[in-house]
Amino acid sequence: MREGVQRRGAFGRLVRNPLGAASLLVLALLVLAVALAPLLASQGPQAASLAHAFDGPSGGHPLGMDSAGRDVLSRILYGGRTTLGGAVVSVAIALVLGVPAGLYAGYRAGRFDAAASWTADLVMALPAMVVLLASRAILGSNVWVLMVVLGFLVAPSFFRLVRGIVADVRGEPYVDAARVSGLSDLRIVARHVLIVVRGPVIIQVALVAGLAIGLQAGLEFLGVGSGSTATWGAMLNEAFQNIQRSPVLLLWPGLALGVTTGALVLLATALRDALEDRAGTPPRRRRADALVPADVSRDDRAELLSIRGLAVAYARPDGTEAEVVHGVDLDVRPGEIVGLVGESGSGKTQTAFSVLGILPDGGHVTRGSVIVAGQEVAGLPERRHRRLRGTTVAYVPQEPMSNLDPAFTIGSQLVEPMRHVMGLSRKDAAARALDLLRMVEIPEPEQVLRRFPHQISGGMAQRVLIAGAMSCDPALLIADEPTTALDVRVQADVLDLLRRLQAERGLGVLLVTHNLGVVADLCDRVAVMNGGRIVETGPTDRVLRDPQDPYTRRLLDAVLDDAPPRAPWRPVEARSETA
Ligand SMILES: Nc1ncnc2c1ncn2[C@@H]1O[C@H](COP(=O)(O)OP(=O)(O)OP(=O)(O)O)[C@@H](O)[C@H]1O
Repeated sequence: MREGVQRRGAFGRLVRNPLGAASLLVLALLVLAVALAPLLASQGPQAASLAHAFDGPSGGHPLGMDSAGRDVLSRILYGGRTTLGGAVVSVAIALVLGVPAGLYAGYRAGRFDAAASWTADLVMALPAMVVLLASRAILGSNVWVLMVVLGFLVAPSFFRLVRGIVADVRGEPYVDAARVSGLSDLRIVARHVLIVVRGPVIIQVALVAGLAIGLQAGLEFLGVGSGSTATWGAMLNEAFQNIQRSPVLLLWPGLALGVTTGALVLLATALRDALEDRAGTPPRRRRADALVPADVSRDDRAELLSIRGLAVAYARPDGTEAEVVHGVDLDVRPGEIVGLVGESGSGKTQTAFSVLGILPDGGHVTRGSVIVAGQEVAGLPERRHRRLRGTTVAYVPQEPMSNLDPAFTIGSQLVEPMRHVMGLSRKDAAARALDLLRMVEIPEPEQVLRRFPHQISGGMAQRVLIAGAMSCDPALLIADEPTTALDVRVQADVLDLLRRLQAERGLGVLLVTHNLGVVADLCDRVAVMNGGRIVETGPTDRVLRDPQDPYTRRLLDAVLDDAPPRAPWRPVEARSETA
């Protein structure tokens, strides 16, 4: 049901886009005219009367007659059947071969993937025109046969497209979750994978159809076609031979080819925009001053991070906005650890992302003020916000492994940002990277610098990310569930490390978490979030001991500290013996 709504939404966006509407209209008219050729043309495409050769337009023949006295309109319309039909054949064959093979190879990997990728690379390396000329010599000049060969030649483009996308999503947590929940591979592919490849494949269809039409016309123009069938390429060839006598004969097939391939390319562009939801103009970012409410005074605001009345909204496809954070006030002072707690979806991450200026596409700060180290960042242009990231405010993400690039060593991932942001030489940056790894207590730091992310543990990866966050000496650290992905013992080590860094460097820390244990352990103050609002804020001791807001009380009640302890686990045999 939801999918249906999305599909209608994409089509709606396509027809609302002027480019999409115009190209769809042109293609629909072309297909209609070609389908109705027997009704629109006054005679068949091969009916010739030499007496009327090169006649100009007349009542029954609005585009005139060609060199053999055949009706040009009729040949354009019937020729369109072969030209467009040939493109449909090529695309259909390419789809049937390329998409399932790409799905299977991308999802299953292994030997089939290796063999199919090798074959696809080989076919793509062949020059299409030369293969088509050779096929014509072997298989004959029938245009439909050549289009089948072309289908084989372009199938690898679908294969590689689909394989690449599927290989990317194969490792996504939601696909793993579907696997763990017992869904069959076929069902996972149908439900989770096809939807991801659908958009790019549709775009590729439009592009390949244009390519097939161009190649077919090129072959016919070179005189490689059968000559007996009317096609736009064959018409170009004949017109070219009589260019001195009647240049206008080049115009009609040239126009038909140009308009069709142009409409297909424009349709592909509009489809991409519609499927990626780019049709709607994103809401313009307002300047910082426009976002700050008039009554926000700077007197009572913390000097490191001070948020007042922050609201964040996402643009919906229908042009309206969904507000997900509704007027948040929050302060972090230098040397202070503030916990931002709340259940999933309460708006913690959106608040943190607003400070960092990394809200996802479609999300933007609609009102309020966010001051970081004295600078207003709400509505700040990306270029200026980027300068603050790393240097003034740094970020430690939730999932250490997925935040390290598997293709680069730990060393290069630490060194490059320092060279870029701090202007250090490679040697100095490498020395500093080593110091940083020592600072976060990584054993054998020299070796770790040379390792790739898959060669270190999750706990070590999180220490590396903390080292990276500290590399440019930030004043404020935003840590978003920094220990959630780690096991309990490693969690404690990472929390110890954060506490030590904060104490040694006077760092301000905004700790986003849903774990009240972590808050009790680490935070000086806590702000409790629910439904996009801060419902309670205060010193950690006070809030945990004497919560004022009913939501905070519920959150505390949900912690199972007072629950009766479970019986210790014993093996099954031991239990049955007792019984
Ligand atoms: N890209 C997005 N587009 C639209 N809405 C979004 C987007 N990202 C988040 N939201 C919405 O914003 C609200 C707050 O999300 P947020 O990620 O801040 O929650 P959270 O408290 O950090 O939860 P969690 O602990 O699960 O990360 C949610 O209702 C969510 O649906």
